[in-house]
Amino acid sequence: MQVRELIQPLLLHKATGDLTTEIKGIQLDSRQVQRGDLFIALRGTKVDAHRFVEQAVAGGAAAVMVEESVALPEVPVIQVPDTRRAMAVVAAKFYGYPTKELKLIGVTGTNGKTTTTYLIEQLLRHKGVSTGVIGTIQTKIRGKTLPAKNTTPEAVELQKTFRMMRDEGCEYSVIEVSSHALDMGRTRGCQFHIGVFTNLTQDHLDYHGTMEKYREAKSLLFSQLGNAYSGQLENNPVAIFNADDEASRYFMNRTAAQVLTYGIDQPADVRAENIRFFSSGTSFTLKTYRGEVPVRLKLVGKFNVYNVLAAVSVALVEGMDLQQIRSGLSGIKGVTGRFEPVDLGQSFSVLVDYAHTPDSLENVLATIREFARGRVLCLVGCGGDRDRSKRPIMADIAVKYSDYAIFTSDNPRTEDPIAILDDMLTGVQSCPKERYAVISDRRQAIHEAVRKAEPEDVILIAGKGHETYQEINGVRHHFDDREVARDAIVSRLAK
Ligand SMILES: CC(=O)N[C@H]1[C@@H](OP(=O)(O)OP(=O)(O)OC[C@H]2O[C@@H](n3ccc(=O)[nH]c3=O)[C@H](O)[C@@H]2O)O[C@H](CO)[C@@H](O)[C@@H]1O[C@H](C)C(=O)N[C@@H](C)C(=O)N[C@H](CCC(=O)O)C(=O)O
Ligand SMILES: Nc1ncnc2c1ncn2[C@@H]1O[C@H](COP(=O)(O)OP(=O)(O)OP(=O)(O)O)[C@@H](O)[C@H]1O
Ligand SMILES: N[C@H](CCC[C@H](N)C(=O)O)C(=O)O
Ligand SMILES: [Mg+2]
Repeated sequence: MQVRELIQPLLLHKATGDLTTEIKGIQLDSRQVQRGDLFIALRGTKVDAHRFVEQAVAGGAAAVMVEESVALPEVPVIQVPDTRRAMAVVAAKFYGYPTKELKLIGVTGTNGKTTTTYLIEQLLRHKGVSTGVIGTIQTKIRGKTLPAKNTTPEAVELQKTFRMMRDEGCEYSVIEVSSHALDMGRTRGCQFHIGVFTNLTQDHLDYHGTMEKYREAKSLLFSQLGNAYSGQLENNPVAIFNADDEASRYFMNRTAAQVLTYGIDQPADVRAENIRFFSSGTSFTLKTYRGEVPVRLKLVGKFNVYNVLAAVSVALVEGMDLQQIRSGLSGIKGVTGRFEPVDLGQSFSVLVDYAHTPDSLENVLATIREFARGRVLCLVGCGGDRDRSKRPIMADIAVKYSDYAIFTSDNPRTEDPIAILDDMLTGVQSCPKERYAVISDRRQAIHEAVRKAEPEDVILIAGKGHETYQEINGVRHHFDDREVARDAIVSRLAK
């Protein structure tokens, strides 16, 4: 595409150079530039990419987009007031507005996004349609998987991925929409068909500052939905809310879309009644505006009933009937690294879970408590360079819901692991010392938990779930809780 065509939708811009120059791709990282790319300079949290425009041109960039005027006579220079905002506009244009050709479903909320997107994908597959997924674990396009750096990628990668999904024949795309992404405008230029809200509890206060600002960022998914200006009304947009979460009302007031609610405790359009929890699954009566049906799931915990109700709401909007939904749900599988057992036939249970927020840890421990015949041992840490204020709260929840807690490192990133543990310990000052231990090395901590376990005990290894690395001092080392737990069980069984 020629530069002039690419920048045609941009209202405010100054362009110099030969605007008939062909653009073959868009790149935000000067180190990754390929011949023919448009390089867009963003002001990041660590560096300002305006420093790299010359490097980008030397690397083959055919044009640059900047906020500051730069003298680069050899290539077209597009100067805009806000490169981040302009990026979303040109990315959508470059890839031919792929979200107009897809049914795009966005899931936001503090916890349950990955799980809910996977449930939606499985239900839609049961309907017989092809669905791509973008989120924390990976990007899935039909049989292919691509690694994920962020839960929600930047606008350029998002639009490129949507185009790939269309090329591969996907009809739907289900994506996790993080609050960071909404705040940074990564999903600008996307035409959503459905927005789903899971829940809002404390996380990411390092980034947003207050819960009000965090909620406001999340609300952007819904305020952008059903907006006639963006042509979305033709798309019959629907916003799906958790009736049991008080933030839903706030979001509801901000959307022009049609609204559907799901819930357990409050009145809702899609509800679960007569819920029965078993150690191997859950059953309930699914009551909807299209009738009711009994349901059996292999997933455990009330929190997963919410995730299922959110996914069922999407399935209903997409025209699936209750019998189809019921049979789809009976085959549903859990998500890797979420409540995942490590079972080598030992006499105690080991569960690896991605709980890394106060609310998710509380939910998962409460669920384990309900079924554990022996003691509950909880191993948990908190990530570095992230919300510090959740650390003492998570430590307090760990000792409250378990018989014994081991505080250890998660991903310390650039922080001192001991300082993170000290923050956690401020939450358990009044707790007797024999109720917990501090073992900074995660491998040692897992081995200690396994050594300590008695028959019927349940060990929860929380925080890292599917992750296959541990980031220490900015370096990612291979680390997989499931592998380490397996090694620990093997060495214990050998004794
Ligand atoms: C705070 C934040 O979100 N940072 C994101 C941001 O990085 P940054 O602003 O620090 O970038 P930077 O290093 O200052 O660089 C600025 C620009 O210079 C460019 N650059 C840099 C160096 C160079 O030599 N040449 C060059 O061109 C970079 O490509 C970039 O465009 O832009 C990067 C590239 O798009 C993102 O990967 C990065 O996410 C980091 C990894 C991150 O950890 N983000 C977290 C907070 C996040 O977004 N999390 C949410 C999930 C939360 C949840 O669900 O729990 C997510 O959606 O992933
Ligand atoms: N609906 C829910 N409410 C509360 N906790 C939940 C819910 N669903 C899952 N969890 C807990 O949160 C953990 C993370 O779940 P999931 O990966 O689905 O969330 P996420 O929102 O995608 O997280 P992230 O923000 O890291 O992408 C799970 O391992 C489980 O412990
Ligand atoms: N998407 C989450 C992942 C947290 C995972 C946890 N293991 C950690 O490193 O804190 C975040 O960026 O806050
Ligand atoms: Mg996720």
